[in-house]
Amino acid sequence: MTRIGTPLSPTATRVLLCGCGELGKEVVIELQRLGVEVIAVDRYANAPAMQVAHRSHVINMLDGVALRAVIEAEKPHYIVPEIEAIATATLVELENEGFNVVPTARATQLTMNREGIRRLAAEELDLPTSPYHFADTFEDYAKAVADLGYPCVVKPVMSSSGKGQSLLRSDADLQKAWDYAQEGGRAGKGRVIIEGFIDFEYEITLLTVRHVGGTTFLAPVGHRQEKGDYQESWQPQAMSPKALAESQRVAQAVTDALGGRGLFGVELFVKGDQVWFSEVSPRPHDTGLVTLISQDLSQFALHARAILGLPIPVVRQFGPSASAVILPEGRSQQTTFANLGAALSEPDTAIRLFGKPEINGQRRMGVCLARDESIEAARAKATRAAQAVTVEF
Ligand SMILES: Nc1ncnc2c1ncn2[C@@H]1O[C@H](COP(=O)(O)OP(=O)(O)OP(=O)(O)O)[C@@H](O)[C@H]1O
Ligand SMILES: NCC(=O)N[C@@H]1O[C@H](COP(=O)([O-])[O-])[C@@H](O)[C@H]1O
Ligand SMILES: [Mg+2]
Repeated sequence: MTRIGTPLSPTATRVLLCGCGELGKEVVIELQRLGVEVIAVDRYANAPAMQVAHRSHVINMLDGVALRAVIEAEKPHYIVPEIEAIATATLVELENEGFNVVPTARATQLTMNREGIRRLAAEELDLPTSPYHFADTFEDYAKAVADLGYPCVVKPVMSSSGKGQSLLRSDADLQKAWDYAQEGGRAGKGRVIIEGFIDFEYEITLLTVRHVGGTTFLAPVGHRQEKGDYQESWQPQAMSPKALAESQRVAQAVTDALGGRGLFGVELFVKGDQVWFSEVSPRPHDTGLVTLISQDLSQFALHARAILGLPIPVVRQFGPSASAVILPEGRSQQTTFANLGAALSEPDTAIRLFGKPEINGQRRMGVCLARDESIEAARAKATRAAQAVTVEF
């Protein structure tokens, strides 16, 4: 039975968030609404979720000693990872010592590295995935590409949001893609995955909540990616009944294997009735930002409820909805967003500005949200809103 105490008092229910980007910021807001005490941790100061938490710590989250020190000092009731790049071996130790890691320490460990989750899904659970190889050297990588053929995709085993990822079309791309993967991995040089290219019709994120009452699948979120990074998403994505049932089967298998409670983003490629598993986030998903306007309970509210053991009797979907990212490129520590009136001039629109303290190159700084009569109209409206925002550096 869930009890929630008074924040900043001895009865407080404390959540420590590891990673403080835009996704964590919304999770913190939902936890704050429930009277939870939130401690935010990330690698840089004034990260979005820190701005809405009770207090924060800046540490290198890949440093197990530093991570343990913060957790031992704060004694959170729940540790909630928000990004992949965390010393997950330390989370496993802490879980063994009695801490509660969301959804489980093993889930964070398996999904931190593409090899862990891919081998689990394809080799243990026997789920359909793209064909793949792993390589540590240029020679092995070239052999893998020769085996899979063109086009194929290469990614560092540890990266996200498309960092270090390339689509290879011919031998001419071989060296450049290798060099980019070696630069783009979050833990520096290292192993890559080479995947056969899936010529999908569309791709979805099947947001799946494991909660006290069982597993709930949300309406499928369709999305469009560029260079491995999300540009727009929409809900619901129209699917054949067979493709939807197969997607739910795959999502159930993967989330059951990872266990624990929380919201997961299961990434799937679809062609006709055929479905391939791509990867899974054991946490809210960037493409799921659309749920801030498309549902009564967003993916962030659902994550908070699931973590705290609160019931989720129903999720109301409000109809065709979309999100479009504000993804400027520039250099500044005082970015300004203007023309917001124009961006919000149409009915059923909303905006989130993440408040990231710095931009140095291209960075997702906000998102526009819209609802309309059809998916096409909602996508067009969200994109109009995002394009209307002018960014000054
Ligand atoms: N094997 C593949 N075949 C076809 N497209 C692919 C393949 N792998 C990746 N992609 C495309 O690249 C996108 C990003 O890939 P992936 O999700 O593996 O990267 P990521 O860095 O983990 O991104 P994120 O952190 O945003 O989920 C996919 O959503 C898909 O559009
Ligand atoms: N695809 C994963 C994803 O979208 N993660 C989200 O982006 C933040 C990092 O943003 P940054 O790179 O701008 O610091 C993360 O903290 C998380 O909120
Ligand atoms: Mg992905």
